[in-house]
Amino acid sequence: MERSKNSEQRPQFWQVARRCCQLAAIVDIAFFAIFMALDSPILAWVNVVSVAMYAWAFYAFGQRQNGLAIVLVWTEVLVHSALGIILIGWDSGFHYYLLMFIPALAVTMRLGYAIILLVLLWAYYVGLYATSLYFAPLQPISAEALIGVNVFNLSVVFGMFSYLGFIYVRTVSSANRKLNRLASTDGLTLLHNRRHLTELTEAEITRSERYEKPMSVLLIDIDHFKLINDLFGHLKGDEVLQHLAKLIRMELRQHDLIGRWGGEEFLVVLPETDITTAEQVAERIRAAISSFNWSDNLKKDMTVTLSIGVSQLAPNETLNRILNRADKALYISKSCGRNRVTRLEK
Ligand SMILES: Nc1nc2c(ncn2[C@@H]2O[C@H](COP(=O)(O)OP(=O)(O)OP(=O)(O)O)[C@@H](O)[C@H]2O)c(=O)[nH]1
Repeated sequence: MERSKNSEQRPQFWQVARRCCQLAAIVDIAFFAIFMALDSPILAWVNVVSVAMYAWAFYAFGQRQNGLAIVLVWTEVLVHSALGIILIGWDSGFHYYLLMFIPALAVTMRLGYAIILLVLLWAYYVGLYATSLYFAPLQPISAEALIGVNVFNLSVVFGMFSYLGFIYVRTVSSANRKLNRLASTDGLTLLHNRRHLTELTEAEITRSERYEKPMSVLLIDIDHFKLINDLFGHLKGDEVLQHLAKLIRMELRQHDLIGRWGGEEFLVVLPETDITTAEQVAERIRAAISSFNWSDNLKKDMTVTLSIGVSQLAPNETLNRILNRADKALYISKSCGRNRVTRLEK
């Protein structure tokens, strides 16, 4: 069977398929015992073959021979359901297992192939039903036993659908969480990215206005970062950014916000902090970075310093306004010789 790109990109899908083989083999072992007890040896031995096929498919999934495994599973289900119906009749409920292919096809195949296979599956299903209308079962079992087999099959398919449903929901929500994390995180430093930090800061501004608490921001820029890149290479530059992110984070409180604001620029948001305290925090960060032993950590003899602009949110002020002031303060730090902190009040 042709595999789609989609399913190849989803190893989780194959793990679930592999686990389903395990469950199906257990069910077939139970069926072996049931049909032996019902004195239907042919169906009992069919289940032994089924267990062998599922074991093979399980092994093939483990070896990443997914195509072979899928062929084995399809063959088993198609033949087993047909044999069950031919031998003991439609009311045995062996046809329920064919329904399991509907979600499997929808998840793994491209739309065009899925539609063709679904139509073929439907034709097979209806064909089996029609056959059962015209031919009596070859090895009928008692009416009570037939009801028992039907309820057993119904319960297994019910259980498998529920299992697949839960797995599907879990997979989708974990993929969503991952996407959200990716969409809000800077890939290099793993800090909030600019878009996400903007949202968080807007919320912080609203909170600080509502509770009439101070809030300050630090705009942090690496000094002569271009030179660092030029002297040590872009990759070392990246490592500096990653280290800086961790070092700055270490100087902050749990609920302070930090994000990568631009290439070599970071924004720190300090809730419930006035400008004097914010200036002290900025000074602590500046000192920590300039005294950090970069040579030990990056195996390069370099110095890294920061220029920082500090501002405090004024009443009814927007994010842009407070950032503008922090940016002006940063500019003053740069033009006064860098490696310094400047605060700018309204
Ligand atoms: N390695 C690395 N470099 C980056 C990244 N983003 C931006 N840069 C570099 O950061 C440098 C910023 O240079 P400039 O804006 O001239 O500033 P500067 O050299 O830090 O000088 P001053 O800010 O005036 O002290 C540029 O060379 C960018 O290529 C990044 O993700 N990784």
